[in-house]
Formats: sequence, structure tokens, C-alpha cells
Amino acid sequence: MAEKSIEITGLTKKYDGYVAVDNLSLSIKKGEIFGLLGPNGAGKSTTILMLLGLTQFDSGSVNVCGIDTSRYPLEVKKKVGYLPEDVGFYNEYTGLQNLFYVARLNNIPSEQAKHTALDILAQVGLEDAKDNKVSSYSRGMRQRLGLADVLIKNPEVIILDEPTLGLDPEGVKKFLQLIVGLSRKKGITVLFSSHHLHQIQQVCDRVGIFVKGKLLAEGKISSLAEQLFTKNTFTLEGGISLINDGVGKNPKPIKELTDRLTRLKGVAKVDFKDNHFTVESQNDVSHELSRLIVESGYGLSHLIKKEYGLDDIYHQYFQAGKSS
Ligand SMILES: Nc1ncnc2c1ncn2[C@@H]1O[C@H](COP(=O)(O)OP(=O)(O)OP(=O)(O)O)[C@@H](O)[C@H]1O
Repeated sequence: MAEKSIEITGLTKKYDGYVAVDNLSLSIKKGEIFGLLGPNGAGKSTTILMLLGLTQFDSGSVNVCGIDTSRYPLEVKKKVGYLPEDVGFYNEYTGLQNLFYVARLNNIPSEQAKHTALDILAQVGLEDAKDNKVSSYSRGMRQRLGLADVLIKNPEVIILDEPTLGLDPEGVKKFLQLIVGLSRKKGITVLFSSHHLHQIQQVCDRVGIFVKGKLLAEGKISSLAEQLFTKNTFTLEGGISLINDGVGKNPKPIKELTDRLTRLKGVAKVDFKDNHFTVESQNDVSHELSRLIVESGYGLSHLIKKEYGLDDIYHQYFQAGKSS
């Protein structure tokens, strides 16, 4: 069995009785890039604080790199690099001076600190800007310097909380590529918390959908739609027409057609209204449905097939006011 970097079991955190994280269980394998995807207020930051041993919880357990974070938070801190939404720097210092300072804070000896800082600045693409003051850095450069701060302690796990906030599309793309490259090259486990479905989709091996403190679904992106829309992943919408070709087909009553459609394997619901129908189904029944309609003496005026996917997840769970 693959080694687990993060193991959360039955984790619950309340703020004055308000349940911010509700019985969360989750495990993340070593080297995996895991996306914690949830709308604002879902409980992502609270979960991260617990992973870092920075806040107490009401019940459950959290292990990072095999260490119980509630008992040994300092040990966890040595193994985990955390990049918050906004990193603070000394603006009047250069990128290199800032990173050197962080290296020394992490007890890296002076000579080694300089060498490592230069190496890491190159890795995050700040080699040419290393001697410029941080006050002149763009938001993207600041985020990359933040990542350098994280990398300098050679972490086994990196936790990123909304790391692309405020970056332009090109900056987002470069940052995401950097994360994937580093994780693959160094075998670093990454927990990437975000409410950006499409960013998570681009980089994560697995994703957890987190809403109102609960994990609604978890797995590879391709399997999420199936889990969230377990009953009916297909919707077919269409219209029927009477055939006036003089042959006199004698169409069957709509009630009979509805019953026949309902009996098709996988079909959960059939609705007819004014010659328009909606069929919800676990699988694609468009073929059999068309055949039954024609066999029942009707024409098929149109048929639209809709398969639930990531955009539907987004609309259902992440748009403002629809997170229930
Ligand atoms: N210190 C606190 N005291 C009281 N309630 C809190 C505290 N911190 C967070 N909460 C509440 O807990 C819930 C989860 O918040 P959390 O910040 O973990 O969510 P989030 O998913 O990270 O959202 P965001 O992206 O907006 O930060 C929210 O309803 C929030 O108001």
C-alpha cells in the first residue's frame, strides 16, 4: 500500500458551537497533488490550520508524515511548508536577502543558506530578479518567492491556500506548472486548497469537494460527477410530433409511451408536457428512446443529450448562494 503523507480521521472543529469542519476523513498519498475544492466558508482554511497543528479540534485525529499534529506540532512544522494566501516580506530587501533570512530562521548554516537560496530562486524562476527589491516584484513574483520560502526547508508536504489569488491568467499557468514540476521532480506531496475548479482540474491527481464542512465527494476528477450525481448522470430533453404523412400511424397514448420509456433500463424519471419530454437516466438511453417514440407512432422533432460534468458541479456547489 502506498505511503500516506496526510491522514485525517473523523475530524470535527466547532467555533462556539458552529460546526466548521464536520467529521472529515481523508488520506493523501506521498507525492500526490490533492485539490481541496470548496466555496468560501467551506472550512478549507480551518482544515489547513488543523493540519499544521495551529488550532485545536473537538474530535478526530490528524497525522502528517506519520506525526500526530495535535501532539507534536513543532515536528510537523519541520516537514510541512505552508504558503498562505498572502505572504509577508521585507519589501526593502531583495528577493535573495529575504530568502536568506528565512533560511537562517530555519537554522540553515550561513554558507549553505546562500547556496541553497540561489538554487531555489533559480527553481522558481526568480534568478534574474534575485537582486531586485521585493517592493518592485509583481504579485506573481511575490508568490514565487513565497514558494521559495516554503521550499528552502526541503519539505515533504506543501500546503497551498488559494495560491493563485490575484495572479493574471499567464501567472496562474506558470505557477501551476511550477507546482506540478516540483512535486513530480522531488516527490513532494501537495495539498492545494482553492475554489477554482478549473485550476484544480489542471493540476490535481485527486480532488475532494468540500462544502459546509463536509466532504461531499472525493476521487479522480473523472469520477466526481458520478459520485455527486449518483442517481442520474444523463438527462435527455426532446420533443415529439404527430406524423401527417397520410399513412395514419395511430399514435399510442402519451401515458402508454411514458410507461414504456420508464421501463427502459437505467431510466429513473420521465416527464411529458405539451409534446416535450425530459428523461433522467443513469446511462445514455437515447438510442432506445428514439426507437420507442417512433414505434409508438410519433416523430422525434428534436433530442438534446446532457451529461453532468464538472461545470454542473461548479454550478451546483460553488456559485454564490448555491452552496447548500
Ligand atoms: N476564528 C473563527 N471564529 C469563528 N468562526 C470562524 C473562525 N474561523 C472560521 N470561522 C467560520 O468557519 C467557517 C469555515 O471557515 P474557513 O475560513 O475555514 O473556510 P474556507 O473554506 O477557508 O473559506 P475562505 O476561502 O472564505 O477562507 C466559516 O463559516 C467561518 O465564518
